Order: sequence, then C-alpha cells, then structure tokens
Amino acid sequence: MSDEFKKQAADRAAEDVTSGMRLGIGTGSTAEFFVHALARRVGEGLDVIGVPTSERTAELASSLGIRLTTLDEMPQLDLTVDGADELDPQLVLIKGGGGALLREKIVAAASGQMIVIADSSKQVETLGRFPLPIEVVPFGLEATRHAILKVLDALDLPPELELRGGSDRPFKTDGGHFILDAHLQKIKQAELLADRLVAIPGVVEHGLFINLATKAYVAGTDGVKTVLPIQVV
Ligand SMILES: O=C(CO)[C@H](O)[C@H](O)COP(=O)(O)O
Repeated sequence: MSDEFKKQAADRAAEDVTSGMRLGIGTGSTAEFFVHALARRVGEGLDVIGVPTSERTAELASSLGIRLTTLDEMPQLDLTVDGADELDPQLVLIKGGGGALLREKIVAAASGQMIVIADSSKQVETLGRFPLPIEVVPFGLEATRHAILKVLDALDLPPELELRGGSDRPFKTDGGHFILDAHLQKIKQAELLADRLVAIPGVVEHGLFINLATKAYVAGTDGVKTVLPIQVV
C-alpha cells in the first residue's frame, strides 16, 4: 500500500513540472517513482533538465532518457522534488535514510522551490522517531562521535549513535563519508541541534532540512493532500 501512496504523491509532483524547468531530482524509493513519472512526461515532449542527488538517481534518470547536468553547469534550479523520512507541520524534514543527504541538501538549497513527496506514514508532530543521519568524515571518527555526544547531552537528547553499516563494513556515502544515525525519539529544538551539529569540524552535514521544503504532497487513504509549511510566529 505504501508503494501505491508513494507513487500517487510522485505522480502529483510530476504534474507541477513545466517545460523549461531546471530540476533537482531526489533519491530514494519515492523519488524513483517521480523519476519514472517525469520520464513518461519527457517521452510526451516535456523539455526539462535535471541535476540528480545521487549516483543511483543519475543512473536511473539517464537510463529513462531524462537529460541531466551538474550543479557546476547549472548552479540555480527552479524546483527540487525529493522524498523524506519524516516531515513535521512546519515542513522541517529528516532526510538521509538512503544516505544521500549531503547532495540532497546542496541541490535543495540551490532550488527556488522544494516539493516533498511522501506517504502519510512519514508525517509526524515532532521529528525524531526516524534516526537522524549525521554525515561525518572518516578521519577522527571517534573524536567526532564524542563531540556529537556532548551536543546531545547538552540538549537533553539520548546518547544513541550508531555507525551505519557497522564498524566492520561502514556504509560510505557518494562523497566517501560515514553516517552516524542518532536515535533521538523527539527533537524539540531542531534549529539549535542543527546549528550545534554543523559547528563540529568532523560533521559534514546532518539530515535536518530546515526552511527548504516549500510544499509537500502526502498520499494516504484519503488521497493526495497538499501540505504547506505552518508558519510559527
Ligand atoms: O533522504 C532520502 C535519501 O537520502 C530519501 O528521500 C528518504 O530516505 C526517503 O526514502 P524513501 O522514499 O525510500 O522512503
């Protein structure tokens, strides 16, 4: 069922794409439904160019005939469409379950708009049930882990950090980095946590996407809903 919802959200986002758009193309199973929907529209004559957020997405998109470029060739994009692991009512996201958070964030930040596509199981009141991915440089891993634990302690968050893939065969991102997944349960101060994490030298990025998503299409049993960020005053 969740695959059907992912497809519905992805198909809806593909309808928003118009000829001439420069697109950021996300990573993950929901984003792959979007790539297929976009390819169908390209087959019908839609003229777009895309920047993929991972090698995996690049392979799929080019195999389906979507014209691709790089952010160096095209540093400003109109729209990014990507999945998420969690989204809250302000459209703050946790991303990086598929390990592509760094490129995804760079691409989203270079885009005028970002549409999130998700099935309704990803919607939460408070982020944190999904482990927060923190991308780190392999050099000095233990020192970086200690620095992150200090931040978690200062913010009263659980000290649960797990090296993705395990220490024998750690998962490597497209950029050659490792990921520490932080099991935080409830992230109440996302901005503060984000600021403290990026201030650690060995941290490359984290999966909190703040003020990047402009709209979400969330599909569930009652159809595809459009979600706009609730403004907190
Ligand atoms: O952030 C991501 C990859 O880094 C994905 O967008 C996120 O993990 C959601 O994936 P899926 O659509 O497969 O549930």
